[in-house]
Amino acid sequence: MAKLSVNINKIATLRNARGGNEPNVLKAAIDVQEFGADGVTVHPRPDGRHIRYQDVWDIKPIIKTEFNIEGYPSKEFMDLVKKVKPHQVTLVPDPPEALTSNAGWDTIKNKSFLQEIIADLSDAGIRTSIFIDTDLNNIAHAVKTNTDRIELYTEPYAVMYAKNKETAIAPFIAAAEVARKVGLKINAGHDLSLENLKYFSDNISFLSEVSIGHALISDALYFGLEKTIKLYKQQLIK
Ligand SMILES: CC(=O)[C@@H](O)[C@H](O)COP(=O)(O)O
Ligand SMILES: NCC(=O)COP(=O)(O)O
Repeated sequence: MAKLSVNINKIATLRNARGGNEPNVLKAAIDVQEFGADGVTVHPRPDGRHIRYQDVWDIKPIIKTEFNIEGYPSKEFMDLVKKVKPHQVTLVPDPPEALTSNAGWDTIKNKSFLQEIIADLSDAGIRTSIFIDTDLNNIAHAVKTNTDRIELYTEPYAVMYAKNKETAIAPFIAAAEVARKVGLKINAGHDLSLENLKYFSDNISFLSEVSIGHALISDALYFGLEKTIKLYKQQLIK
């Protein structure tokens, strides 16, 4: 069964709206683990609009499961993660002004850049994952970066799922098969939800982890955080 890492960016978005400490991001990180999440994901962005670098430092000591930090490997980001040493760093190609992650790496063009960054993270004892779309050439070349895992960028799946779920999942099945053949472990994330998660998980063999934030935190407004996490975990049971 794939692990569920809860992305708590949106808790920080709400906190930052008023400048105080409500809701408390640290308490959320403790609680999601208490409620059954297998990990905590954060994505500190350069403008600090949700998770800030200080949050990352604060969260690190309360992690009992797995800590996954996502981001573009700028100098600041690399300095942070090499000191914090999370279990996993997920590299995303987002430009600083990106509203949210909206594309995966071109692993052919960025091969030597990713090789250097990944070697640096591996030397620091950190597992690596790279955010990637379903282009089979990119997936086949991902292995040359020496990354441990890929994270399949699932927004296109989520968008197409509403129209035709078989069409939506087909490129992900093909991508996962190539990844498995070249020996890469598979994570997935972006816009996964209670509606589309089960079909994804049922159809993608060897899925190691999903990271989910926006939809999960939105659902928690209606169901509460504890029940919501249990509902998401249920979708992952095969
Ligand atoms: C890589 C990825 O898909 C996530 O980081 C996601 O984009 C969440 O980031 P935001 O919460 O900033 O939208
Ligand atoms: N890596 C994806 C992630 O952490 C959460 O993405 P989303 O569920 O907020 O779209």
